[in-house]
Amino acid sequence: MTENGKINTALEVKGLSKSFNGLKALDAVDLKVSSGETLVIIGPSGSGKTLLLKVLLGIIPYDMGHIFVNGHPKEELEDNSHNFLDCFGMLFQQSALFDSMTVWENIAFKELKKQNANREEVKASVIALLDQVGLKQDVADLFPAELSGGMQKRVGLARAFAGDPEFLFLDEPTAGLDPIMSNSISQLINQQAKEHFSTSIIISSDLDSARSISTNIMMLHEGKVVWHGTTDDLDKTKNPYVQQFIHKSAEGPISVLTE
Ligand SMILES: Nc1ncnc2c1ncn2[C@@H]1O[C@H](COP(=O)(O)OP(=O)(O)OP(=O)(O)O)[C@@H](O)[C@H]1O
Repeated sequence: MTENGKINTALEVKGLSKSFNGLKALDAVDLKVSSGETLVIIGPSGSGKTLLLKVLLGIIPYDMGHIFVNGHPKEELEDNSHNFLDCFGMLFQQSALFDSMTVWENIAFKELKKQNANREEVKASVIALLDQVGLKQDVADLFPAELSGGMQKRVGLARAFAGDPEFLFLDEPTAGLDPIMSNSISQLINQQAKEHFSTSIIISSDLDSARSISTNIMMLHEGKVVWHGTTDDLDKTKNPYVQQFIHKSAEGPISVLTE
């Protein structure tokens, strides 16, 4: 928020494109997320949702377009900052925890990479985070393989929340969870975004979860933004892509791939 009360655009993307072997996986994507706001991205499998996050993070280079962070070209900020990735907290699909590290080492991964990190102090801060995501202290010394899928998701979230990053990118945070667990994770995400004013992009194929996380929704199909609106609009729109997606129908512009 600016001094005159206006909401700043924290993240803006213009005409972002990326091809693999001549096929456009991202096609002139435009989006804007204001400071402290959350954008939920929905879309069928292979529509470019994860790729978009990876390109925004700089894990995969893009071919064309512009990414602005707080009004500045992202590349400019990277030149001036030691590690731009420190501004981001990320939850990858399937939580992507490191098998050989304990829960607390996974969560503190970024902190422990710093020179002169005090392991005892870092561990104490992780214990507080575990509590925040609804996990008991004694989980800290377990390994990921010893946890249920829901617990792994919470550990992944704690890792994304660690250090209260300015930007949060979460890829399918509720996928594969039962409805109660899914609801609880959605609430945690809301709480984090509100308390720490994180600007968030969240990928979700689970529409119930998408609705409970944000009112701001965007749909991708074959790398293009085919719809953008609020949760209220989602129920009213006649957009054929949205209609097919919410009604889980085989009929419509989204082709159901068969081998
Ligand atoms: N590193 C890569 N090399 C080649 N092709 C890629 C790469 N990353 C993504 N793609 C292609 O880009 C397209 C979009 O993939 P992406 O993983 O973003 O889909 P998605 O919408 O996240 O799907 P899902 O919901 O199934 O995870 C796919 O056709 C995929 O094969």
